[in-house]
Amino acid sequence: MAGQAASSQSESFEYMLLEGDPYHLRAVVSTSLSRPWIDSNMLKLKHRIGRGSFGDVWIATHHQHTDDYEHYHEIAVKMLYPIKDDQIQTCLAKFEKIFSKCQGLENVCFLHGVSLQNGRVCIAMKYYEGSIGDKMARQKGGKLSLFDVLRYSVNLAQGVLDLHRRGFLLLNLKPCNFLLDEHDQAIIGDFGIPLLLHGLTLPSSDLAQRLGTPNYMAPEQWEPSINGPISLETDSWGFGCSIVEMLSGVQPWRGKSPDEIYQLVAIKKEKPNIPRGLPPKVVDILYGCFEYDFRDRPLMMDILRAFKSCEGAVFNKSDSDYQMAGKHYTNWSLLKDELQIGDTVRSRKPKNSCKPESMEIPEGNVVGKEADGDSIGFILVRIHGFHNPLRVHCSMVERVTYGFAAGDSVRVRNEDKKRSSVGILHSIERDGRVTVGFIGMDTLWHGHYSELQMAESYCVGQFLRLKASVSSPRFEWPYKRGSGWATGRIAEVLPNGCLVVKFPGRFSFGEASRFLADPWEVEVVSFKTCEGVVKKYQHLEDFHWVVRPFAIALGLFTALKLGLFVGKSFGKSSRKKAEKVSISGQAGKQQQQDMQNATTNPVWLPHSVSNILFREGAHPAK
Ligand SMILES: Nc1ncnc2c1ncn2[C@@H]1O[C@H](COP(=O)(O)OP(=O)(O)OP(=O)(O)O)[C@@H](O)[C@H]1O
Repeated sequence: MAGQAASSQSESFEYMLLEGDPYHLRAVVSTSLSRPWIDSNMLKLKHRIGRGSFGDVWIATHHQHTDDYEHYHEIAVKMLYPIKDDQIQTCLAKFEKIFSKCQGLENVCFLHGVSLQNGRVCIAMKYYEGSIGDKMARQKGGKLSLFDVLRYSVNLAQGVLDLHRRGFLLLNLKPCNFLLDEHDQAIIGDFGIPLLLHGLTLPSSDLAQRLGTPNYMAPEQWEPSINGPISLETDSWGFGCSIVEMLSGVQPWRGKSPDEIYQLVAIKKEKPNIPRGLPPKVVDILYGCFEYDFRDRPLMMDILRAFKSCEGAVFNKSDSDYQMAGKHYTNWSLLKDELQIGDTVRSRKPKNSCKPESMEIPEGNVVGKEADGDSIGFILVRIHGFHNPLRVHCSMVERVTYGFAAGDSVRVRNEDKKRSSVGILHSIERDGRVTVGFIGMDTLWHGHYSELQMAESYCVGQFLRLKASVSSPRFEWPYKRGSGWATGRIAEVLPNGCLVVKFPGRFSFGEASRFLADPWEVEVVSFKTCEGVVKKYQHLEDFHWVVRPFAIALGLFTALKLGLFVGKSFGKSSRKKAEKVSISGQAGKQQQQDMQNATTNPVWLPHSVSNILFREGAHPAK
């Protein structure tokens, strides 16, 4: 970089990196004030007001001037932790996108721009009165009233929804990032920072790996390329955590280390506790926010709708202390696709199932809809061969567009080594646009249906082994005693198609029994298709680790029984023979004695085994 100037070709955000400042970085700006760059000389950091996981927050003064105008105003500056020099440009380019897209949003922190101070990226934003986190810290018990929580939730859900509509995931929703303006309205602050840093090589590997704040992170946010992808509903989990904290004053997983939280949330599938005494719609939403599979969570629009419907309602203690026992919660995954007249539909496949339970509607066309307020209603489906259209509930059917339905296993024609070749279709628009979750991708893949083809589906309970052609699988796979890959059973199919496999044929506890598999690298094994008795027996062994010891015990027992049977028959025939033969003299008596010994203690049985058998009363009849 020495002596050279590198300039960005970006039209709306032009800066050059020059040698000269302490980090060989100095931006020369050729922009108007509406552009995001702020000359570092125009920014004076005053004092630090906070320290978070991605950087420090400072109060600063921003000096703005033109020929006839000069103004100093107070702003807040988020100074990110150091990132590598060669990554700064990428980071700034990403910020520019965020900046250009989030202008004019009411419930979103106002951004002034971006600058560099001592080689560190500084995001300049409006200075607000404080955060909801600060307000909670001042309250008795550290919690807010239900009235305030409902009111703030509407502001916040609106802010998140606006950002989602502009294509941003926030990934770091928490009370400390909810700012309060002069009208006591809640504002989304600090948004987009995890994504700003995502994919950059950061000096701190801990920071690089973390795509949020552990206590508020959804299961798929931990290692999204394996447990993911992260999606809009990932923010629903963080939103739910924040609501729970505001209501209870207790941070989810308080006092636990990131590793412990990972174990609880991503592996053990535990959920934050939902406080009692909430309006049923809020409880329903919160339960939904903590669904392990993000496809089952509500979208921000659903959350906004639920909080809006409760906002302003006055709840006294007895009215609000709802008994939730026996309550059926909304299955949000069924509400995500609003059917239209003309859509092709078929009976909905149960999730992670290879075959539909019943194919009442193999395929039909929606010819009518019955509105049912906010909730899903009935539709009329015309099916070939039926005179009258069939009236079915929307939740019973799934839309099929260009032959694909959400949840199908699909393959992309153009392969990419980084991701698996097989994934799960998450959405298909009527114009053919699709999103697919793949192992190896942190976010959903966006493409067109013409790039896809159907792939084999896997379902829970199927037995699998690695394909013979796979020598180095993506994930560790155990060996079978003797040789070759072990056979495992699918315990779960993740939203990106990743298979969680257990090995019931291996004796192991807890985590050691859980493995992952790329669907592209495995093949199904079944009792029917195993050729030969040995293979069939091996398949039985894969069912449970106890099959082998049981088979050994059974074999031993059979051998003993057989031994006894042969021994008995031999004894009987010997005695018969002995009776027939006239025995005379000492030599004859000795011979008879030897024969009797042979029946009571057969030489072909090991001594210890025959002892056990005789002790247990299986002594051959004399
Ligand atoms: N624009 C702002 N105006 C006023 N105060 C702010 C602003 N942004 C942040 N703060 C304050 O700074 C504190 C620390 O913020 P920061 O975002 O660094 O911490 P954090 O949210 O815990 O961490 P992080 O977002 O990095 O995970 C917040 O609690 C908030 O009170």
